[in-house]
Amino acid sequence: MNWKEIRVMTDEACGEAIAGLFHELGCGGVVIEDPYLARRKIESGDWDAYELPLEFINRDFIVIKAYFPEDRHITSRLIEGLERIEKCFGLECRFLVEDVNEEDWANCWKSYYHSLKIGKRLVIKPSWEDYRAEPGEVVIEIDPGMAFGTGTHATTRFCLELIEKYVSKDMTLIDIGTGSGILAIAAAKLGARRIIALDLDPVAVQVAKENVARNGVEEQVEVWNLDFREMPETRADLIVGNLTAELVKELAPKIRTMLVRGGHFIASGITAIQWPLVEAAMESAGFTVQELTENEEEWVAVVVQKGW
Ligand SMILES: C[S@@+](CC[C@H](N)C(=O)[O-])C[C@H]1O[C@@H](n2cnc3c(N)ncnc32)[C@H](O)[C@@H]1O
Repeated sequence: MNWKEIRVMTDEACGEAIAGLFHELGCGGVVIEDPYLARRKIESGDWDAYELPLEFINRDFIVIKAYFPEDRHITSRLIEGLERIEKCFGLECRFLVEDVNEEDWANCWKSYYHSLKIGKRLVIKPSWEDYRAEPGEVVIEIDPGMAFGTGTHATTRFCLELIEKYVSKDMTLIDIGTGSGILAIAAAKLGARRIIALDLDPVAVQVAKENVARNGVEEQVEVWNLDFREMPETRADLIVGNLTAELVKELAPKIRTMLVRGGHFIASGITAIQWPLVEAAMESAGFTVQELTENEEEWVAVVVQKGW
């Protein structure tokens, strides 16, 4: 399949509206290159300036980028949406559409993906890179292919940090929407005894199976091609789901029935704005909020507990 890469160059104020338009047009994920945010981070000393090219830091516009499966209507729908946004904000949005073939799309991002440390002990290592582990580090080797779950997205990182904190030896886990398998593999390497990792996307299931084998955790992790809504009754000490706010709300009651008493559910894929409604759904499903992680990009991850 061929893909289109769409880039919109515009003012910071339009960023969210463009990201929303991309979602409306059906993309799975958006990259926002925001030099204003980069400059603020550099000024406050919490981002290593030398990791970013000067050409990026000095820009006076943001770039919003996403990939779409080839569709002959995509450009006209994009133009329509951009005209709406330009009118609303009184700002100009320039755009560029480029063809990307599947092979390039699957490989081009690799040059941006390097080993990264998460939490106290976890290291996510791309399968094509060498990494010399320090004592005590837990290295997870990932080739995400076409599946979500490199560890670079805030929601995956939050889930990994919480998994590191909540997984204990011999636990049973369910990973809803495993993507690349990253969360399930981390749990296995941290000592969980049995993990069912499921995803309704067959491509993700294939990628997750390969990553499970690559990490030698096949005995602990079973990968199922299944929609969680159809999952048969299973007991788990911990359930993790990096999904969407809508799905978390919908699935919360079923998740609760599958947890042992006192068991935890780690959820992410929720934005700060969506959180109050998700919190209400969690509480009405019988969960108590234990802890919340949040970042300035507005993503939220939460740990809730089944009390009774
Ligand atoms: C945001 S990705 C998360 C991937 C990975 N767990 C991570 O944290 O990076 C969400 C995944 O959930 C899967 N998914 C969405 N709805 C689902 C459902 N009802 N049952 C199972 N998987 C689902 C999607 O196919 C996708 O792979």
